[in-house]
Amino acid sequence: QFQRRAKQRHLRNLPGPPSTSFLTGVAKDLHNPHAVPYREHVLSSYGRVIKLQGFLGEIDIALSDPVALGAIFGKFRDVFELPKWQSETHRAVFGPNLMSVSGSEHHKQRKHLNPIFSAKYLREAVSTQHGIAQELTNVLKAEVGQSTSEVELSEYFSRYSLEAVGRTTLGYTFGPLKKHGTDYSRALKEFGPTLSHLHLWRPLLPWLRKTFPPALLRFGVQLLPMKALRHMQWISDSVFAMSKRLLDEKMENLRKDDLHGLRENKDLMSVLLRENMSTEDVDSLSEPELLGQMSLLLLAATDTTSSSISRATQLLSLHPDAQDKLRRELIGATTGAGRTLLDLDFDTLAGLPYLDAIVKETLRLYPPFYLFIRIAQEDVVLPLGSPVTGIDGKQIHELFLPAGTIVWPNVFWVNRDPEIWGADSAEWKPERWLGPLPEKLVEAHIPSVFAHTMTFAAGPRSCIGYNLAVTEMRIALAHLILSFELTPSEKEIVWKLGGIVTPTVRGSTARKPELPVNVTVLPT
Ligand code: HEM
Repeated sequence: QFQRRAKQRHLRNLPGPPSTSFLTGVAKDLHNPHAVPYREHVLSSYGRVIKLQGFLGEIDIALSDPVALGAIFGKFRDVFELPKWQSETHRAVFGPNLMSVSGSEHHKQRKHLNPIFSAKYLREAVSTQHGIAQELTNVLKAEVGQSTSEVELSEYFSRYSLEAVGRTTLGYTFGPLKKHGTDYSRALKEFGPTLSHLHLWRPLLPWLRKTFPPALLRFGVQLLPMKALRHMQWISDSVFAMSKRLLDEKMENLRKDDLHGLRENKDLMSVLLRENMSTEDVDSLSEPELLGQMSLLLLAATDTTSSSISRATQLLSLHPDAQDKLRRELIGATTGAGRTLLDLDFDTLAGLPYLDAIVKETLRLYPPFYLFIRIAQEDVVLPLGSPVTGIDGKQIHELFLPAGTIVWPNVFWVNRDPEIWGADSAEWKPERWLGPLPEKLVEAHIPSVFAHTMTFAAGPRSCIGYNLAVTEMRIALAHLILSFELTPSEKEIVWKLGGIVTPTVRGSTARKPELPVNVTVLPT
């Protein structure tokens, strides 16, 4: 670490926010539930390469230079990885999964999982998702009744997203949306909040796991006076028990299926298991790896998607013109064309220009993750697309990062840099997606899997479920806007930071996300 600090000396010359603590730099200002305004200020005020002082003088970099990011997710894709403490947390709680492995192990797991998230299988998942969205609108209609009512929508979106990923990926239901939830979902939901209590201890995990056998660590957890740690053990045990039960049932069903020549289990995990069972590949996924993926998929899919549906809903309630325009498009595609919403398949939904524009614009301007994390595993020199002016006034044309330096791809600013997106980049303007995109955006070659943005990251660890998330958003918004008129509640919504940003009411002490919106049922 001392060597790295010495090698990082030149990074002190980069622009960045002043440190507020000798011990923690700006880490506490950036990573706390109320950090959204500070983050937005810092990530948009210091240019494309920002120095962030971390613990005891360590320097992290927030990066939005497209050329440097292109190198991180392209030429240096094997150099920039997840920090060990992050992958070890995933492994310790859920077993081996995509987020707990790196290098060739990660490559092997992605090779097996990528195909099940392809459009081919997602096409089949659309009717399941329509069914859940229809259930959602029915529950809301019953709650709203005849007049306009203020409804807390965030909890419903969370149930919708969990149910959608549960049914499409695992073929598992968490119950009717009206009264949703099982121990499985509770354990998964408590992972994030429990982890935040253990944040400071996480860097010790790689060492602990290397030094002590698992049984001894387990015993130690029971002895230590740390409630959060014991709770994490409970989460891990509950998720494991449920995933194991589900996996065993699936294997049994698949065997029966094959005996009777049926191919009924269309959920993505059954597709994966079928492939896994029929392959001679020595690389096929082991049982612990399959169990690990099941938990990860539910975890990665739920809060992210429901946060994005919440954001789009809030924006539509604040922009009645956009809401009307979307409703007109949807009426044209359904009753106007002699169809119902349920007839709109994957491709028809994707081909509705204004719906698509609303989803893209929401995910561009308000990504659930403003930052994500990578660590340089060896010394590296990154090229820069435009030079940075150092504190000493000199121009910096490339960036030397010593091994161990943490880089935070600055999703927030890549997605709204006015030099790339235009002077109106900070406005929510779905129309920008309806015509040709700005030349500067196309020429910037932002590394991306979706709409020139970094909302779903990029490179080998980009979001595997982005197509599913976008489809879920399209379906939820289509059903909501055709059934209801949405107007803003009197209560002020502020967005708070957990791992991702989530809505809450100003002044509220609730620990769960909250999105009150005034809802009126439209005549059918
Ligand atoms: C709007 C919704 C979503 C957003 C914004 C989002 C964003 C992201 C981002 C930024 C990453 C990279 C994280 C990192 O490397 O640190 C990621 C990874 C991942 N996401 Fe998503 N995600 C969403 C929905 C989903 C869904 C629906 C699924 C699955 C059904 C999913 C599964 C995953 C998995 C498994 C990874 C890890 C990939 C790997 O390491 O190879 N995500 N996501």
